[in-house]
Amino acid sequence: MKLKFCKMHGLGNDFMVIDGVRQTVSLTPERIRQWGDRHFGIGFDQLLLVEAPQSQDNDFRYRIFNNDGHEVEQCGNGARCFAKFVSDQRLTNKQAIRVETARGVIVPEFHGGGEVIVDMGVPRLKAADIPFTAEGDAVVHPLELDGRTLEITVVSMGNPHAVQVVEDAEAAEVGRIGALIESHPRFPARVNAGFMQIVSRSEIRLRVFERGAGETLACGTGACAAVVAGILRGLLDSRVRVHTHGGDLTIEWAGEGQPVKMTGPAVTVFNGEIEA
Ligand SMILES: N[C@H](CCC[C@H](N)C(=O)O)C(=O)O
Repeated sequence: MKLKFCKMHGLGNDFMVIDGVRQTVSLTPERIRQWGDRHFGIGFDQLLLVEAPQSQDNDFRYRIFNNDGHEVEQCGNGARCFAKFVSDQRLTNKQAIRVETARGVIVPEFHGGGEVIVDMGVPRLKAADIPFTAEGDAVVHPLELDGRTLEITVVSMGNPHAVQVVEDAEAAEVGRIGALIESHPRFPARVNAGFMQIVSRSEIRLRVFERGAGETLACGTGACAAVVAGILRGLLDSRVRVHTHGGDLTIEWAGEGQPVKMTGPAVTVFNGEIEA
């Protein structure tokens, strides 16, 4: 059977997007890993599945799978591509849509053109909600790793993030240290590791070693988590330009209990089909 898909990216963080509303698709971790392989398959950081909502209050359900085959709770760059996809595919004629994820509803707004604005929901900051094993809920936690003590801020955007401030993002050992943080025993569900350089109170450089995918060119939830962490640490104002290897995002957060707003591009590369 032929399965239609769309290859998309948000700042080089790339996706296989599947319409699971008008198609029936069975996904296994093995099949996701096979399709995600950049030599033997289609190649992507994550697979995004569009489904009908579980509640009639919402427009869609959004499921996300890392290229290691594991299903995860949230993907920010993917949310912008999701919004563009359902509009381009005429699955909706709304500009703002309510999208169910594993950890709550997000609201992407797509007005045509390149930019998509997404209400990414309220970040969770308690260690237990990340989940992260810690004494209490400090803004900065010590993390013993690689013979030294890192200072991390933990944030959940639905998915878990550990953010540290570095002098120079380009010089950071993202591959080696990121992998050690990702699988650190104090993160029972593993974690995305952010390396944030403060350029000014309204500008950062960010690299992210993603859980289940390694370093990507950009990470939308990682950008949200980094700005939240920087604001909590008193280093950033409420609207921040985030420079990633794949390009720039604008992230806004008015403080605890408030949602994070992300603005950035979504690009369709090609439509394809594959034997499934
Ligand atoms: N690797 C992430 C999922 C994808 C997030 C990222 N691609 C984004 O844009 O937010 C995780 O395991 O939580």
